[in-house]
Amino acid sequence: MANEHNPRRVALNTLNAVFNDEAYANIALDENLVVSRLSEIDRNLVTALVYGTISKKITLEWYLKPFVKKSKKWVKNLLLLTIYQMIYMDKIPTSAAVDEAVKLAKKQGDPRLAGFVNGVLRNFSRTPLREFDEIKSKNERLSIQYSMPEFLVKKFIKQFDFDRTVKILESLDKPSKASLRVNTAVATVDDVQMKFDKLVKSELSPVGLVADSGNFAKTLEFKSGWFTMQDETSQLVAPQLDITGTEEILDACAAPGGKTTHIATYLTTGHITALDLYDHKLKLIEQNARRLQVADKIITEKCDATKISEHFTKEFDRILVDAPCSGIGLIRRKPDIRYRKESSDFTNLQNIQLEILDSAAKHLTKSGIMVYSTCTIFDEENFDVVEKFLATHSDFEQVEIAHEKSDIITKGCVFITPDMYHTDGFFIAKFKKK
Ligand SMILES: C[S@@+](CC[C@H](N)C(=O)[O-])C[C@H]1O[C@@H](n2cnc3c(N)ncnc32)[C@H](O)[C@@H]1O
Repeated sequence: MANEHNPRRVALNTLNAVFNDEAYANIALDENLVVSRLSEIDRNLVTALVYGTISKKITLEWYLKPFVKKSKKWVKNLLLLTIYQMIYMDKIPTSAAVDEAVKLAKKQGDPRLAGFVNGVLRNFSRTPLREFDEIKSKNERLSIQYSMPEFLVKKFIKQFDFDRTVKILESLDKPSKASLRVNTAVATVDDVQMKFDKLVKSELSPVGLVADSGNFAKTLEFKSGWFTMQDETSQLVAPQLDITGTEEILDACAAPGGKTTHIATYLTTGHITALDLYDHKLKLIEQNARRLQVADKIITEKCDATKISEHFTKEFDRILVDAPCSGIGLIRRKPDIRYRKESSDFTNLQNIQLEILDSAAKHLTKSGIMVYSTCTIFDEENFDVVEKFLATHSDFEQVEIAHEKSDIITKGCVFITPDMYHTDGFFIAKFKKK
């Protein structure tokens, strides 16, 4: 709604878009904030309300269930938003949360609905919170406690066992760190660290700096290209390409250009060709390349990476396939991902990942290096893809990756789950053409 100045209404509009119309949370939030007239403090409140309510959706529905039999979708979203504040936001008094909800309901619908919202919330506030212990099934309890669809809980347990699953879910439930990659084309790690007291060096990436929180993308240094926001795990990809500086490199799935712009910092006379499916996404790569002052090294091309031969005849010295994936490793930062998945998605994604690798493999020079990466932690999209690719490409061999933190290496690949270093979940495999 244009010119909205009530943060809870902006939050509710965003939740309606995400829960009722399957909008992506980050996009819906941006769209609703852009047309609002909110102060910085209120914008932060909206962000906390939206991300908090989404990340606890299944838990909140379980808390609400005994109090509501049936309701309109927007009324249910308003109730979830409000009980989120009552349960998890200590600084907001219950009475304020309830009053705001009733006011919103009055403005939004008919007055009887405001009465209904008032009744449900007063009743809820007078009743002690249910305990998770009352849920008998272990899987269901994890699903409700950590707001994770039960089929995903089962999938975690099948791959990681029960105790490790709990660790991963607990870790996903905590806020993410702010993570920066220093752009060595413009600044040094020390330059950036000296500007911001709260940054400490990453344990995983030599060009990474991290803080518990902070909006570094708003700073002058960010705008001047000193650094970019990138998870520590993603920063481990470019070094695996063994770049000397003169190579011609293909980044097959490049937008928004986090890894393309990192790769570019290693190049002297070489270039990187960055592909993606969509024009608006190629523009993001170009914008980032300009901000980070590496645009002269990067050529963008709209191209379906499953059909590279239809666009190019040439070969590349290095290829990165940072494949489209289920993104399960990103749940902490993109909490809505978990509600979008179905079992069949994982197999479909594996087929696309193998198709892209196969298409890219034809364009790698002899002795060239190809790196495959995903931001997911499920085997179907990681180790199984590596195995299937090698089984059908006898002209390729796996190159074992080494890292001083040996716990992030499994079967010669980087494999990091979110509980290990409080990063995204991530996977990297490295191949060489014989
Ligand atoms: C994991 S993201 C890439 C992130 C990027 N490498 C970075 O570091 O910023 C995957 C990208 O692949 C693109 N994509 C999906 N299918 C593709 C295809 N068939 N060909 C080319 N790009 C594709 C998506 O649009 C998305 O931008």
